[in-house]
Amino acid sequence: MPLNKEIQPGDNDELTRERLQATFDTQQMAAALWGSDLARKRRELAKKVDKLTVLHDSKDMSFMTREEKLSENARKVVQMFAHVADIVEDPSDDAEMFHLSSNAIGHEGHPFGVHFVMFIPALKAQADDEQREKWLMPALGLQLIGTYAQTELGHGTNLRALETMATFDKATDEFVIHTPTVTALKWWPGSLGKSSNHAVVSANLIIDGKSYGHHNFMVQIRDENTHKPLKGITVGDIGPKMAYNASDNGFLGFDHHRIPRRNMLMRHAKVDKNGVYTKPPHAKIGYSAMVHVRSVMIGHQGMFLGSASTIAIRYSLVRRQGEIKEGSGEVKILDYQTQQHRLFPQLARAYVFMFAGKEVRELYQKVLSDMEKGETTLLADLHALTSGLKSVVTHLCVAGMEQCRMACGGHGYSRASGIPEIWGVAVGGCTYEGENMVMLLQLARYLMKAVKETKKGKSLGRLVDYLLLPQDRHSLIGRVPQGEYGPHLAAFEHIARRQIFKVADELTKLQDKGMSKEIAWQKKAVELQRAARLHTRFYLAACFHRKVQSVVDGRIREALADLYHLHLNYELLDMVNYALEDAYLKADQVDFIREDMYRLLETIRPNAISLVDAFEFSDRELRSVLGRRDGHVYENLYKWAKESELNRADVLPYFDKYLKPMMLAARQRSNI
Ligand SMILES: CCCCCCCC/C=C\CCCCC/C=C/C(=O)SCCNC(=O)CCNC(=O)[C@H](O)C(C)(C)COP(=O)(O)OP(=O)(O)OC[C@H]1O[C@@H](n2cnc3c(N)ncnc32)[C@H](O)[C@@H]1OP(=O)(O)O
Ligand SMILES: Cc1cc2nc3c(=O)[nH]c(=O)nc-3n(C[C@H](O)[C@H](O)[C@H](O)COP(=O)(O)OP(=O)(O)OC[C@H]3O[C@@H](n4cnc5c(N)ncnc54)[C@H](O)[C@@H]3O)c2cc1C
Repeated sequence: MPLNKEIQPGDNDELTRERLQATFDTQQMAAALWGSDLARKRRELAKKVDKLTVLHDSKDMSFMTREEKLSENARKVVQMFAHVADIVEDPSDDAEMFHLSSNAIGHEGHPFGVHFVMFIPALKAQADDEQREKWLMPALGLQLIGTYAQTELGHGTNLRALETMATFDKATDEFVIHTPTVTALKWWPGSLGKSSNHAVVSANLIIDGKSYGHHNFMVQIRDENTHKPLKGITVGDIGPKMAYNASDNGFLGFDHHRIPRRNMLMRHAKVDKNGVYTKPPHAKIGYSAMVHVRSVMIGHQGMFLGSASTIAIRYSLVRRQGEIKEGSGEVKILDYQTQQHRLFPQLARAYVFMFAGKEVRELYQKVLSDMEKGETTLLADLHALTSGLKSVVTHLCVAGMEQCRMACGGHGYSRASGIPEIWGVAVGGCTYEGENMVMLLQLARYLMKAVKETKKGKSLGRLVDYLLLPQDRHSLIGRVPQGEYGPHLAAFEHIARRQIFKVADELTKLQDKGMSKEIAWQKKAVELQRAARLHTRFYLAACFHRKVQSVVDGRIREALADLYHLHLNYELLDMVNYALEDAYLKADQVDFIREDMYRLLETIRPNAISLVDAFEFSDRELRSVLGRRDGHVYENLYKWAKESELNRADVLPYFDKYLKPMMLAARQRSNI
């Protein structure tokens, strides 16, 4: 069977020649990335969206105002739901729906932006059966639009300091929702400003003057017909953001707004009509919607980095600049070692983030079904894992995307490249769902507990089993036959374990000297978040290893293994100081890693285009002139620029209003 190499009539010849060099079948690689069923569904879906013109952008969003963007994406999302049954096989499959949304709508946001990722997951996990019937069904059926209103103007991280109040009024069997100060205004919730009519609101539960901490409440905020805010509710948009401007992130205030008692989400925590409170089986079960999003973000961030890599690598095969050998003609910029070193490690990261995203979703599903039965043992493990992954992956993604942007030279800075928007959306991920540093410290808490267990000869969980293993003094990198990468993975494990134990010992020493646990934690916070990062980077490398091992097809396994080995080398060099501190690695071993990395850049080079083709991002989804599949970049850049609103007339009014009078006056002065 011939290998599938994604060649189509009308393609740029340069790209066709590149594609013909591939050592593997891109559709099979797509199956390794997405799973074969989803890869097939994605392909079919993209073709269907191509044919449905109502789902196409009416013009490039870069040339729209915010209001036009909101309106355009509201139009498309409605059309998307109207045609959903003809396009997707299973509308309850989040991955398929995300792909549809990427193709039709893009990543700038839309009125249902938080409805599906937080509002519905919060209802699924926290509403009891009767409440599910009342809100979940209508929410799934698009009879209402919901958001998740937790963050306030004054507090986002420290949830215990949230100020919004939900005071139980026994006499009327109602909660009174109130915003006591300006800092208590809800601030940031997506699609709140102008689109949503319902919100899951986090508020402090107060019964008979006693506070039980924050809980989630269903609040209708706008009239379902007029869409006007209900009495006692103030709501609006918080203004433009770095990116994601088709989303109306909003503010929300309550003036003694009353809701029925049964509007508190009561699957786990409960309040009866006499004001008797029942505790949930786990104190943090009400945080499940956040854990859900963190778990989803890993794969999505991988897709963002995959998109940027696709754009930069395809463009680097079209762009020629400078000569390597004088007189032999200008080379494709991807032939420069520096360009490969800039881009291929980002491509490898995109792959592993997508693999990790899949693993973590599987764990989330398991924890969710356990929670349904009141079983919460794995919740802490999942929280620790998602906190670390969310932070490390978003951080590396935006650093990687910035490399992709710079690798495209000047054109990367143009919105025509498509990178600025996806970068802007991805960088939001460093902040939303828990600020990265804060979440790393959450994982560090878990790791410090794990050390305590390890010292008793036990393991806190599967993810920290490696802490029980003895430390090797020296690495075997470069001391085993060429092509064996076990020692590389062992090095990730070594530096994570060493940093975790080192900081745990330092904390103990400070406490032994009489320092309180909290102050000792502050003194070592930077070292603690380092431990969390190293643990997570080890998890990612091990996940890549598991994936390569699981692939049956030899050609796919070989191409993936090249990326995996590049990942090991590149990431180890990025963290090499940790391995040098205790002389685990020697200078010659670092040189060995570098040389092997350069060798791998050359090995990967002929497969580069097919490795990005394998993501199977459609042109519609990429929204990038530079990353076009057919490679016809220059003529389309010119066409795109002509669409700029500034080109609607040769002379714009500001010239006559400001510049012309100034120049006339200057000329007159010089004539005097
Ligand atoms: C949206 C999908 C993404 C895909 C992208 C696709 C493209 C679309 C692009 C953009 C979409 C944008 C959408 C964005 C939507 C964003 C929404 C939000 O941001 S919602 C708000 C999120 N807010 C936060 O994340 C707040 C962060 N803060 C916290 O989580 C907590 O305050 C805390 C820092 C964890 C501390 O909590 P708390 O004060 O309650 O803790 P303590 O009482 O000190 O207890 C700590 C112990 O509790 C354990 N813990 C904490 N959380 C959990 C949990 N979730 N599960 C289990 N256990 C938990 C913690 O481990 C401590 O345990 P011990 O050590 O004491 O045993
Ligand atoms: C695009 C976007 C979409 C969002 N969507 C929603 C939404 O739909 N619903 C919603 O409720 N919220 C939403 N948010 C809000 C988001 O969840 C919060 O902004 C986020 O959790 C961070 O909280 P903060 O803004 O209070 O940051 P802060 O906590 O004020 O962070 C500022 C700095 O303080 C540091 N810091 C804070 N606490 C600690 C600590 N304990 N230890 C060490 N350092 C600390 C942080 O590391 C950071 O450097 C969204 C935000 C964005 C950007």
